[in-house]
Amino acid sequence: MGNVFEKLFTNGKKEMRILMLGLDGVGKTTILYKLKLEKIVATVPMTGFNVETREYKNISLIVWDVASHFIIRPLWRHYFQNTN
Ligand SMILES: Nc1nc2c(ncn2[C@@H]2O[C@H](COP(=O)(O)OP(=O)(O)OP(=O)(O)O)[C@@H](O)[C@H]2O)c(=O)[nH]1
Ligand SMILES: [Mg+2]
Repeated sequence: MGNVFEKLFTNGKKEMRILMLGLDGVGKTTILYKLKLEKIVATVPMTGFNVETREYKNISLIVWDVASHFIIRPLWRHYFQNTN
């Protein structure tokens, strides 16, 4: 994650997308809404995805939070096509 933010602040891009994938209940949705709303919100295990945008100076940070139940994991590959 450190490298992502380093890139964000040094390469001059105006839009950056972050994809969060991880095992169930590790705190992805909590991080997403802490970033967006600057507070901790109650969450429920997900089956879909959430996308939120956070503006910071001239940067638009678009964060994807994807459900992680093992039945859904085969779909992850569709989210990270063309990512780096
Ligand atoms: N103690 C502790 N609990 C946390 C932390 N982050 C999240 N939680 C709690 O862990 C539970 C799951 O958090 P979520 O953010 O829903 O986890 P998730 O990774 O989005 O889960 P899925 O949507 O099922 O993939 C919630 O009850 C959170 O309040 C943390 O840093 N510390
Ligand atoms: Mg979640």
